[in-house]
Amino acid sequence: MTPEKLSAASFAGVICSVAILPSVASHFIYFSSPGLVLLWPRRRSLHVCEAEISSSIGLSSTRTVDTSQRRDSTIYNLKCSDAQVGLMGKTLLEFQPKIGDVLSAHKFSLHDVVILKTNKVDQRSCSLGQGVVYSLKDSSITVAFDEIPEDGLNSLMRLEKVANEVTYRRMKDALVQLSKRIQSGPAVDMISVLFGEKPPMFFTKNMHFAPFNENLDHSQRDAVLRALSCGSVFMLHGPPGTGKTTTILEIVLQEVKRGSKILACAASNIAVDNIVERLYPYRVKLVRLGHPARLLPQVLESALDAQVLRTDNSSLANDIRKEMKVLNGKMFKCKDRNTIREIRKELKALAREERRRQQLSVMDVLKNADVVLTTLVGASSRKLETIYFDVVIIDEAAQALEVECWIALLKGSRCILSGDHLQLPPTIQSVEAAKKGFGRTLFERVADLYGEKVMSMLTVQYRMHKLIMDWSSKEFYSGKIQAHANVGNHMLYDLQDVNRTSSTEPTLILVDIAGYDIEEKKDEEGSTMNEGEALIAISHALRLAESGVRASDIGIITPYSAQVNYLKVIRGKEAKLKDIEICTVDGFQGREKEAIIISMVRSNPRKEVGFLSDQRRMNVAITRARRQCCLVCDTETASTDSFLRGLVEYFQEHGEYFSASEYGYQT
Ligand SMILES: Nc1ncnc2c1ncn2[C@@H]1O[C@H](COP(=O)(O)OP(=O)(O)OP(=O)(O)O)[C@@H](O)[C@H]1O
Repeated sequence: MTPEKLSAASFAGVICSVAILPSVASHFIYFSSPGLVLLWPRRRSLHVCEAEISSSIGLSSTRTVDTSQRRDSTIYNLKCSDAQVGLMGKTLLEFQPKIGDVLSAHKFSLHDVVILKTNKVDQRSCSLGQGVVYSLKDSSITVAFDEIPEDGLNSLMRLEKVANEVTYRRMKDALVQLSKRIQSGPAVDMISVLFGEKPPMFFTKNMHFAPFNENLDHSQRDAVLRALSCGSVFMLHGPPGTGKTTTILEIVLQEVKRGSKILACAASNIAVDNIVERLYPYRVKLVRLGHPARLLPQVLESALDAQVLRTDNSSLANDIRKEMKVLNGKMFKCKDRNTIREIRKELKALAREERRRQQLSVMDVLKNADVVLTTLVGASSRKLETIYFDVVIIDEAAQALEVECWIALLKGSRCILSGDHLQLPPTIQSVEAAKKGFGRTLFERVADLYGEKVMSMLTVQYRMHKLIMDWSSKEFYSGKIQAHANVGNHMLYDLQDVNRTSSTEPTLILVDIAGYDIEEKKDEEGSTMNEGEALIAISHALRLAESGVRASDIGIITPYSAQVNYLKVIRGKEAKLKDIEICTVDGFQGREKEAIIISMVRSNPRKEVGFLSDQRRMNVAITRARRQCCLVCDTETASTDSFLRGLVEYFQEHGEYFSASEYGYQT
């Protein structure tokens, strides 16, 4: 069964019958179809399941220190080193290790949900509080709590990372709703179109618009026009560097102008914040939903919590809280039972009123806003339960799971999906799940279903030199992309303080390691790496830095995480390269650098290329570069794959060819 053949009800039915396997490593969701296992995207580390949270809480008191630490999900022996109130009333507690300067090895990351407990493991220690990781340094971790933990802060503590059950429940709820709302709800038409049961409609009569952004190119204007005229679905296809967000902003502004209420979402917080930041100067009434600890500091002003604090109802609620505090004090001192009973009654009424005022102020802000912005998962917030939207916009839709998208889609009557299905989708680890079609995103599925009937492609790019762009344009976008005049011929040595040298002059460089004694190997965890290639990549970065390129303008990317680790180790020895970024290709999607060095890693006598042959990964890798792209690879191994052979030939034809000997290697 492939997703295209599913109706809305059966799609929801299949996915809703998920069962959770508590025993499997985090991030697994097990579909009821035998053997079908789907792993939610790891790189956003968002998704974990119900059973995990209950088991992690339940098990934590009996687990031994060793087991826990081995799982890297607990940091022990912490002392509270600082407490601040900020982030709209949240308490920020900083924890440092009691012994030493560095936190013990852990796998905590920003925005994880954590529980604070006393350090002792043998007792059935209860939670002192639950919070969200707000900042993370080698020597400290800061957690945002809704309320300041009442006691225990003076003793030694531990932090436990817990599975965030909310994400999983919210996805499941959305699918239950999807199966029920086939006959009703604002999205009823849109659902039928997205499942191929009704044709998509466009209303093109007398459509025109006066752009807020006069610089929009012809493809962006055309896309805005089609978005404004869509009856239920429009897809904005944005190849690398073509200004998807610029176009989305114009669509939002035009929709607001004609009175629409908009829900704008993306899978990641950072993508949502990017829209908030760029929309802010236009003074539209917008509100950003989400835990303040997960938002960029520059968008906090737009956060729901911040706006709620500014409402009249909120200050009334605040007054009530003060009154309650006074009454509580009275009650504790009072000895007379009748008076205590009276005070309790009064407190209850005040608490009810305080809640009502709070809810009113939240509703005031949300109802007043023209644009509500949140992550896809955040769109299931209770606060939005009774609010519907004219348009739901999903940015980065080709990087979101279909299940996530439905959380937001069910809230609106029209939808605009923006993305590029020819770059990397979210990671689906299970081969079997991918084979059964669950690896496909909604964006890809609808693109296949309707193609250009519902989709416009942006065709002018504002990032790359045209030699970098041309390969991607021909391979993936039918040669339709043009480079804007400002970037089409820009060179690395045009940058301020950069000298014109043999390293900065070429736009494309191929460093061929074939024929040298440089081979891939496996690290302890079985990931592939190539030490020789790493040394060449670092040497090239050094040459660029010596020619005046700022280290922060250089990125080294590679498909393999073991190679990332090794590159970071050898970069450590070069002070000049402190600020270069080293990352997997997948992790660098959406980013750019003036100079990109790609270490392909694979070099073996068997001529295996592994997942290098995933064309979309190479599309992402090459198109991260603005002015120079340097490909370090074994051309003999790569050329066994016809797609990669084409890439190598393109670089040979249009770029500089260096052999490894030019980086100090002997045959
Ligand atoms: N019409 C335009 N004229 C000039 N510059 C533009 C135009 N459209 C986009 N840009 C520039 O191109 C760059 C990328 O645009 P934007 O940030 O909107 O794209 P994105 O969707 O976030 O990125 P990508 O297209 O790589 O996914 C920005 O620097 C933006 O200012």
